[in-house]
Amino acid sequence: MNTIILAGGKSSRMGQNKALMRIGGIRVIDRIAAELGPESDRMIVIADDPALYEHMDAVLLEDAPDFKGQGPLAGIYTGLKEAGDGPCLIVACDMPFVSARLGCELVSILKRNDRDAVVPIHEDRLHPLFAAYDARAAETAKETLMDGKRSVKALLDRIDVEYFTIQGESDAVWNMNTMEEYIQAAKLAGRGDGNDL
Ligand SMILES: Nc1nc2c(ncn2[C@@H]2O[C@H](COP(=O)(O)OP(=O)(O)OP(=O)(O)O)[C@@H](O)[C@H]2O)c(=O)[nH]1
Repeated sequence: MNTIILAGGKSSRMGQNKALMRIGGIRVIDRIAAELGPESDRMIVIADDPALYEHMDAVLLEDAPDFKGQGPLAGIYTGLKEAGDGPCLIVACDMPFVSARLGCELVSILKRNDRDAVVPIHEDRLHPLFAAYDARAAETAKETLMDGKRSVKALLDRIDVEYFTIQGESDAVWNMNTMEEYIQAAKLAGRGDGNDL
């Protein structure tokens, strides 16, 4: 599978680039790459400033020029287009505890049932930024953006999606947007006092 990490956006609630914040001493984006890399044929990072990620074993791209900075859907479109065909795992760069096992499960359902996307649901919330997409959804993502719709939900409304409920407790789709959530993540990672700050 292709793993596509979304690392654009403003991080305005956090006030700094979430991808580069350290949890358990390791930058979040590097944690994600370490977890998902072994399962990935190719890793693609879509960022505003790709130079920040040159240390990674990944294809580094900016959002497609027509949709630059238009939110996660712009990154999804750019990543799926680069992937060309086949299954892709989309992952936001602010998810410190992603699970390769869950990612592989989503991709295997995608392949088995020939869906355009398989999106997890956890505690009644959709998580389309840790989800499997077939690269063929790129065209619909582009049309959605061209129609002026920027929400990922608008894409999901137009493609064949299977929803997968995550049972029980899980940190795999947990993401951090604020400093409070970052402190919580540092604690969850076992540092006790959030002393990565
Ligand atoms: N490639 C790309 N990724 C994006 C863009 N906007 C957000 N993302 C990514 O999408 C994920 C979710 O982003 P959000 O938390 O909704 O937005 P954000 O801009 O990072 O943060 P806020 O400014 O606090 O809303 C993160 O992985 C972001 O890096 C964008 O325009 N392009």
